[in-house]
Amino acid sequence: MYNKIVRTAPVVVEGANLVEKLVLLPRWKILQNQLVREIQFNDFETTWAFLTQISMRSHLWGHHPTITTSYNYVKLQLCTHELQEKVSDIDLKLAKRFEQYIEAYTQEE
Ligand SMILES: C[C@H](O)[C@H](O)[C@H]1CNC2=NC(N)=NC(=O)C2=N1
Repeated sequence: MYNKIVRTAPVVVEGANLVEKLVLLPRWKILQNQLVREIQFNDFETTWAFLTQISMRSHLWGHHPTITTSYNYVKLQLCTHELQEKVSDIDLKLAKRFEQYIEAYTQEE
């Protein structure tokens, strides 16, 4: 499953379109043109189970978040290099998938 890199041309999502899409991703913020999400997990093991899962998914889809982590804290940043670091449909697709994983690994409501 994790050996097929799929790349499609990204499309910029900005302005009102982006605001509309973020309704479905209420825990993601836009900071300096990037989609940003911060998460606290219960412990180090859960944090790294999550990080392993998102790294495989990211690589499968050929799109990788910038990850900052410390013990049980993770910050994810997503943007698209070939679109001058703006947010694209691929960033949003990845954020949606990450959100499913976060739900599985945390008790966030
Ligand atoms: C060459 C390579 O496919 C590109 O640099 C890919 C890889 N991963 C990426 N990840 C993210 N977040 N944005 C990109 O634009 C991006 N581009």
